Amino acid sequence: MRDYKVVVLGAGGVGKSSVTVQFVQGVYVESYDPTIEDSYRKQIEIDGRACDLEILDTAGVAQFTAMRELYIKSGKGFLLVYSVTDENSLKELLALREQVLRIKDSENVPMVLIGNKCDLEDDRVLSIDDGIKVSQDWGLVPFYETSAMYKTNVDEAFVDVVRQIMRKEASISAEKKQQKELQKQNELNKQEEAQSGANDTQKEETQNNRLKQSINDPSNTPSGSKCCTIM
Ligand SMILES: Nc1nc2c(ncn2[C@@H]2O[C@H](COP(=O)(O)OP(=O)(O)OP(=O)(O)O)[C@@H](O)[C@H]2O)c(=O)[nH]1
Repeated sequence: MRDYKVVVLGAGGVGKSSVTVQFVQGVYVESYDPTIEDSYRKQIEIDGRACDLEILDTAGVAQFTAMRELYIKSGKGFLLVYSVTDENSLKELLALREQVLRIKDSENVPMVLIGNKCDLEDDRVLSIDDGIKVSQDWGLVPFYETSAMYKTNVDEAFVDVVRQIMRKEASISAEKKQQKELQKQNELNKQEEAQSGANDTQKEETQNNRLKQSINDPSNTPSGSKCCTIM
């Protein structure tokens, strides 16, 4: 079974814990208790493969975010969560994504963008288009509006990020395999070159020996050219 470490990031109170607990335990947490750090495990099957997910629900509130860099380093995929009722939470995500890309030193990091609390239509200050715009700016990062309360798009968002990790790992291992084969082929070519070089030297030596033999063999001297001295 493969291990997948997924990290849930976002500003305080956007619903990171609620989304995570809804996905892992299928329950909705009504109360708000700022997270310091919570880790969950869940086993799921995706595309016929058993996956062991480790989900890290991180702190959004500033005084608990000191460990963020460590979480990001260890994570393979990221859920970047904002709340559709909080404009600043989307702005905060822009800096968070930059931090993820910087720490991972890559533009190709498995992630999804989540606009949570989509059930709160009356309090909404960010439209679906605002989310789509950010997703496009980020190079079409998959975007989901979710409701942890009603479990809308929650499973879909987690499965999406795990699929991205799977695809990335598959392409890395295919690349490694290709490199290994190339290296093997190069070594074979080198061995063949060395072998054919050795054969050439052997051929040359045999030819030289034959030549020497034929020069030293008196029977090989043409009869008309026998040496004589006329005094
Ligand atoms: N209506 C509604 N409320 C939500 C939803 N998700 C979370 N909430 C509520 O929002 C509040 C904050 O949710 P949390 O899940 O604790 O938020 P968080 O992002 O983990 O917060 P920090 O741990 O401080 O970073 C809680 O009272 C939740 O019940 C949702 O989808 N819809």
